[in-house]
Amino acid sequence: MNGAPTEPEVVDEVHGVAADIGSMEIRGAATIADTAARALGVQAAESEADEPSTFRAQLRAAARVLYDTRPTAVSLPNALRYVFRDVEGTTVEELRTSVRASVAEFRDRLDTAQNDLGRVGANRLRDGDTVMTHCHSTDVLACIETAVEQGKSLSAYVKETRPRNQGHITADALADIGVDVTLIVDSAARRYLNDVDHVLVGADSIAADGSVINKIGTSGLAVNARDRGTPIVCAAQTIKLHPGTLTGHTVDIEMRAESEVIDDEQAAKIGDPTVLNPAFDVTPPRYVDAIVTERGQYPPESIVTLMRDLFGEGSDHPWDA
Ligand SMILES: O=C(COP(=O)(O)O)[C@H](O)[C@H](O)COP(=O)(O)O
Repeated sequence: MNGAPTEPEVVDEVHGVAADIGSMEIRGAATIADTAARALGVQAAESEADEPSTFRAQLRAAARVLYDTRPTAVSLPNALRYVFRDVEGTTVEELRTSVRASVAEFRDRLDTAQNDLGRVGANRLRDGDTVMTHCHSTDVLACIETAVEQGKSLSAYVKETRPRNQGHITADALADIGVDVTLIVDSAARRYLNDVDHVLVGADSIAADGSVINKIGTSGLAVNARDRGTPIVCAAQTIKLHPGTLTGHTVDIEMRAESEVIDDEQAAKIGDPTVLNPAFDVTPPRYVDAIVTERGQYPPESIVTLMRDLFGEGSDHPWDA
């Protein structure tokens, strides 16, 4: 009698990376993309497949494990798709080599893109400016770091970004490069917007209409910034462009555990209320002044042209094949 079909073998490193992305040990859209691509490379390097078809099935299974971790950051499927695009070969060794090359090229491009984006973003910042940040975005930090390297002196209001306080990571990184940091609670943002020259946020995904999907609280900050007349800029490499939105798909907003908001004991004390913990929100394009990418800065409404150029209608999942 035939047993159940065996699942393609996925190496421990891939499961470990997937668990770390799920628990947010590894977080932030660019870092997730970089780590997921690296994990695919480890899958290829450590695969014990002796048939090309087995190797490919394992690679697809590894990609599925990684893809299923967090739904909102499109950099993750975009990274997986990039690696799959160039996998070629008729032997296991050829396939292994092509995955290695593809992963290396992807990671290299990611680095270069962030540096290029940093230079574009830095051009917007002048000596003596004050910025306000939300969450922790390596793309935003690249802009500020480049401006500091150019000799500009900057100050920052850093929102703590409840519930997980990623603003603390930003505060630490900015203090390290000599930015004068003031940490504020999220609800104090509006009070200080008059003292701010630029609001800088990152993105997990950018939709075809120019909407920015980023850490929860971004949209409220953007509406307040517009009301106060403070420019709001989104720093996002093109890997954050969501090709699925070209064909009408929407971006899933990840809902995270109640325990990130309140522990069981505190919840019991206040009658165990329903707790909702969306990780991201959507900022409509009319509240965003510019999207800064490695290819220059774009008004949000024109980002669709860049998206079509770079991705066509390509939002397939080759790992499902
Ligand atoms: O919203 C977040 C992080 O959310 P989380 O902490 O839930 O992952 C960041 O602004 C974007 O991911 C961009 O980051 P980067 O610019 O580094 O790609």
